[in-house]
Amino acid sequence: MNEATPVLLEARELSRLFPVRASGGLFRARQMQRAVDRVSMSIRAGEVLALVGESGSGKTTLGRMLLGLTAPSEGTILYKGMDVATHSGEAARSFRREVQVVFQDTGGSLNPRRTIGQSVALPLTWHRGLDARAAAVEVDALLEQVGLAAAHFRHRLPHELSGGQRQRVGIARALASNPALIVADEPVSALDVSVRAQILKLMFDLQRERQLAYLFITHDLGVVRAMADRVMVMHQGRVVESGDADAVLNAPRDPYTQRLLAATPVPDPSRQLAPQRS
Ligand SMILES: Nc1ncnc2c1ncn2[C@@H]1O[C@H](COP(=O)(O)OP(=O)(O)OP(=O)(O)O)[C@@H](O)[C@H]1O
Repeated sequence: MNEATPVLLEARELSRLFPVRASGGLFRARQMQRAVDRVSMSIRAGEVLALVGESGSGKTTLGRMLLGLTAPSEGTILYKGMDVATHSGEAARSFRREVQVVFQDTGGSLNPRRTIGQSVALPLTWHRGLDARAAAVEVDALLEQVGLAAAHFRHRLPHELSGGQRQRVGIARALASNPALIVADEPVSALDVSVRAQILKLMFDLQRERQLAYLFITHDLGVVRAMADRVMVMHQGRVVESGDADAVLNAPRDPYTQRLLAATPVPDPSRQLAPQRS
């Protein structure tokens, strides 16, 4: 990864305002909060960018805007140099196909009435135009790639699976579109501690095999140290520090990053989750 690696996704001065919620859930008239406040950033092909910050700092809102799931209030998002607000045709299709998501909530992100095979097949038919027979072959290959025996899992429903197995399905579904970038929003924090390392290892093996870029939203600074090339620290909607992951974790410059690191020691054994990055 270097300056010559093409930029996939870029945000320029991106903001999102929400009405401020008063106690009791009612909105206070005209009072707006900048959940994301003029954030500029970019992700290169094959790069792992970790997005960290305490709860409410705007990480999910930024991730959702980059995915096209939440509309920005201000600013621009470029995918492969094209403005996603105005692109159309093949450029718009390639953005929808190549930028995928893995959610935290493994239960809610899969349709409970669709079999695992059907859920993974959908992007194959939508995005890649495969017919039913070709999609079935590819579904099996994807399930095996994420460590699920296809013959055993393809006809099951989500509720028959464990949280870790469901997250493997979520990853298979994201991979089905042949993505260039996956936005992973706390993908293991809802899982049992015992399966977190397995899912993280799977994600990072796939990242290396497929040269995927990840925007990895996490609270876990151990994961950042083990896996990220770069890290971006958010506080109250703004990016307060960003840079090479080792440099930021070893010598944070911003006082907020220093406090975050002091509050959550970074365990070195997490390096065993994935091969060390060069
Ligand atoms: N749909 C919404 N309507 C109103 N306010 C919202 C909405 N979504 C997010 N917010 C507010 O925007 C701020 C940022 O929230 P966001 O979920 O992006 O933070 P986060 O860093 O991802 O937090 P967490 O780690 O808890 O998920 C919060 O104050 C939140 O209450």
